[in-house]
Amino acid sequence: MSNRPYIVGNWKMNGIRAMLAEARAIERGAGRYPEVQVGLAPPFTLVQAMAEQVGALETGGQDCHVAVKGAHTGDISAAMLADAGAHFVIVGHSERRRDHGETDGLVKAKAEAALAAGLGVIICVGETLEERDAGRAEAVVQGQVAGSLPDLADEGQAAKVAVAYEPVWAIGTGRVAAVDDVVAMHGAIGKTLAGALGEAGPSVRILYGGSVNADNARDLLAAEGVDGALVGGASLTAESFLAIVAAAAAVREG
Ligand SMILES: O=C[C@H](O)COP(=O)(O)O
Repeated sequence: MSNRPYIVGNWKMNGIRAMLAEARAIERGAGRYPEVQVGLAPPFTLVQAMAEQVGALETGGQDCHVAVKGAHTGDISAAMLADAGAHFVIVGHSERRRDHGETDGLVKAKAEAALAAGLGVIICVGETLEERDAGRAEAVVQGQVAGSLPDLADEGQAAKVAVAYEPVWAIGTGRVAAVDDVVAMHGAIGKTLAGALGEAGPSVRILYGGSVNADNARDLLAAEGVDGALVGGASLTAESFLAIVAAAAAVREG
């Protein structure tokens, strides 16, 4: 596992070309923290421009189709993302599982398509509030990880995979998960990864996502088993996102 913290902004369905100025500001600011790996996932319409204009950051897609090409109106393949200059793609975000009925099996196929295209992949998992209240959070998330994890062509591919634990009830709500719960869940995810991948398991990074902001980032990123963060709302401005990048750097420096 790389000990370089991995901070990724997911712009979701936000951002027109004018927002590239914000991305450039993030790039400039992130240059002060080379010890932090920083990525931004804009809407598809901005992927190529961001990859071309903001080359010091990693650019990512927010989804991909399982096929390389074909009759799938409105979809984008992992190969197309790679061709546009992307470095990684997010798959299985809870908003896609919710809005598009994506299953673990589909997410797994998308993750495999991403790796086949040479992209890194961030696989999102997370329980609903009902599942947590029912005491099923760990079982649900471990099942999602086991079902969504790609079959690896070789063990080295594990370093291109990250799992983002994003409790659904913490996304965009301002209600962040308790650090103890994050530690417990990341530990459970780590066990599932070890069971599925053996010695390659620890090479898969585990990120936390859900209402991460400048105020809570340091505590979350310092927590055991947290290798980085997947940030939604707070990634939309350079000021709020760079504060999280700075927190990651401060944690790494100890
Ligand atoms: O992909 C990002 C997550 O859904 C977190 O979003 P949020 O930081 O707005 O809660």
